[in-house]
Amino acid sequence: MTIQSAAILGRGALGVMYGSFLSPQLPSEQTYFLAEPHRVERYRQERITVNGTPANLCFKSPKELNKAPDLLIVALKAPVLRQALRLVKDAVDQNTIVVSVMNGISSEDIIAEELGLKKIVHCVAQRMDALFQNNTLTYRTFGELVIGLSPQNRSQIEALQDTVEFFRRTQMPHLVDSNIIHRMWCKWMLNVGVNQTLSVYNGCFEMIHKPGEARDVMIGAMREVLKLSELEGTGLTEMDFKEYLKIIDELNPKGMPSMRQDRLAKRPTEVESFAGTVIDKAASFGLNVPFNEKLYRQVRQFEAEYLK
Ligand SMILES: NC(=O)C1=CN([C@@H]2O[C@H](COP(=O)(O)OP(=O)(O)OC[C@H]3O[C@@H](n4cnc5c(N)ncnc54)[C@H](OP(=O)(O)O)[C@@H]3O)[C@@H](O)[C@H]2O)C=CC1
Ligand SMILES: CC(C)(CO)C(=O)C(=O)O
Repeated sequence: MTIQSAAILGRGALGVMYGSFLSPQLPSEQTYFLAEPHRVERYRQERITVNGTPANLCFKSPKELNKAPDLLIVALKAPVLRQALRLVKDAVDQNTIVVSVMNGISSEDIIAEELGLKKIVHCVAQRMDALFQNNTLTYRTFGELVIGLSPQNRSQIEALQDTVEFFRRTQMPHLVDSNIIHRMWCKWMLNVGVNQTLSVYNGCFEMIHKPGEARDVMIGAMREVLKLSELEGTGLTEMDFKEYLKIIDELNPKGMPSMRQDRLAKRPTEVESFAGTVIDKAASFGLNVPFNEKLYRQVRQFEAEYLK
């Protein structure tokens, strides 16, 4: 199948970054944001800029589609994922290929469960520094999408090939990884460290670039994921740790992770996908994860101050 239409779920930092990138590459209205009618109505009133330039984006509700999208890009935050999927379930069909750019290691399973779709290509969105505030998207680095098939999805080779062909045609920066679960754990290790630490310490990337308490906490939390990986057999090594620390050190010093953007916007965070999951998995192995336990409590505490 040649992918000719792309729907995006989630009009935030990554959704707008990919939506504004793909819109000029596909025929008019074949790149669109999919959402329930009240959101679409609001989105049509709002003006969005991308690195200072007004973006020309298209929005559609499920009832406005005459055909299911060939590709669905999921760019939501974890706390709203299930609810948002349920609202657009009828808009997709068994031919729709799904790529989730979400952080964490479980969005693909939740999507498969909620939408009942089989063509799921696992994905890791990395190296970008997208910041979305007041309908203004800025980024210095676009990053790349790493895609692959999980062991359970190996039979979906055609979906992977179609996605690669689409990414080549649209010049989307991408890589194919034959061990995508390992890659997801690498990115998860990064997010468990950097996202949680900078939301708790309320800082930009420059804060964890320099030696000090925040960097030590970030490294402590990442090392707990490394230990967990040994126990789960997902293959993280000291070399992966060093490679992902280097990625962190190259992030725009003035940028900030999505989880700190949540704190500033007073939104529920993805802490359950990070420390929450680390703590649950660690308990099943009898592993102590003090850095993640403390970060979990601290995130829950600041969330409690604005989520009543
Ligand atoms: N930001 C980054 O640099 C990176 C983020 N990620 C990951 O990508 C994912 C998305 O992150 P990000 O783009 O930052 O998230 P944002 O919070 O910026 O965007 C998510 C969007 O989802 C929309 N939304 C909320 N509820 C619903 C709903 N029920 N239906 C449809 N849309 C809804 C919100 O729009 P509204 O409420 O206005 O309608 C919001 O703007 C996360 O998992 C994140 O961890 C990964 C790599 C980098
Ligand atoms: C840390 C970062 C920016 C890496 O791309 C990220 O994944 C996030 O903000 O959620």
